[in-house]
Amino acid sequence: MISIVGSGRVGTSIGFLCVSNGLDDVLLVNRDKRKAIGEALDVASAIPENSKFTIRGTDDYSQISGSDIVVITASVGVYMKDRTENIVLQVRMIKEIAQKIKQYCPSAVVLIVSNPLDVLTYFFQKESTIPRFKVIGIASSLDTSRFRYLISETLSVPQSSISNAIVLGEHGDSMVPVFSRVTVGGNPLFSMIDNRDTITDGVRNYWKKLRNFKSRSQFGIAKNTFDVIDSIVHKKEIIIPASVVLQGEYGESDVAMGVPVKINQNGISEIQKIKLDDTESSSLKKSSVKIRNDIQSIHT
Ligand SMILES: NC(=O)c1ccc[n+]([C@@H]2O[C@H](COP(=O)([O-])OP(=O)(O)OC[C@H]3O[C@@H](n4cnc5c(N)ncnc54)[C@H](O)[C@@H]3O)[C@@H](O)[C@H]2O)c1
Repeated sequence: MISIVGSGRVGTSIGFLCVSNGLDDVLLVNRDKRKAIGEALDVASAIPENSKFTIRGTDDYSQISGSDIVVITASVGVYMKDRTENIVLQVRMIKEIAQKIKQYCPSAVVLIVSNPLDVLTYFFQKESTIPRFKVIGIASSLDTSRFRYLISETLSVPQSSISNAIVLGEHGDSMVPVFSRVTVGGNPLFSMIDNRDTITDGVRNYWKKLRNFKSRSQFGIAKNTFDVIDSIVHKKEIIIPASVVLQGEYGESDVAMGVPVKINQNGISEIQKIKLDDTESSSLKKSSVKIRNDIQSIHT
């Protein structure tokens, strides 16, 4: 069973993809019971005829018992200028949810989607004491999708011609699009652009641009999260950037940030080390400092 805690826009979109692809039973959990039940009733009409799975909604956490995967998309409010705006309330919320998951399904693989992503991944892992490789923050793969899209738009090339695009670090203003490894049609991206600034700004501010036109994003993160759930359920190994509590990898400890990880049915099997140029390495260091400062702001 896949439990999705926080059946708002993002959580329900993930539930819809899981159900319409006949992946597994889905449970929507929301503090607002009517919202959970209503969204489940709506998504239930997308169950394919040949599916053996269903979807239900509840406000009762005990029903997550036995879940193989728990996705956390709960949020106490909307931020306008920065993903850390509601950090105190979001950390309090994630600690409460961590206690519930520890109580009812401590063996589940947990995917954190709520913001501020890296800070919540860190506090969830510490509070729940679930092993760090089973707590995966999903956001850098979304940032990578946006990076690839912007390269494709800038150069007027299909995304299928772009290889090795990846975004690391914070899911926030300090995120690090890695340009040095990207090739387009087999040629280095650097031979086709004047500098990194325009695309970097575009990736970092993508959500702000989107919000000029609609209230909040939902489909990109839903698809990227679904891909991870699908790989776990179908035991297909994938390599994506995702946030994980680090213990020495990339020279960082006691912080969570986006790094390339290999994921199998048990969660993360390996953190991969990739070569970065000097600009990218120093940007990644700055990104980890930013996240650590946010974490410290809660401790103090
Ligand atoms: N990781 C990413 O790349 C990414 C992308 C988009 C959005 N997000 C984040 O995902 C989260 C959800 O976004 P959304 O647009 O779906 O928000 P939303 O407001 O539509 O939904 C959040 C839901 O969580 C519920 N909720 C709050 N506290 C809860 C609790 N303790 N238990 C159960 N349910 C609870 C609310 O009732 C609400 O229905 C936000 O934090 C958002 O910033 C992350």
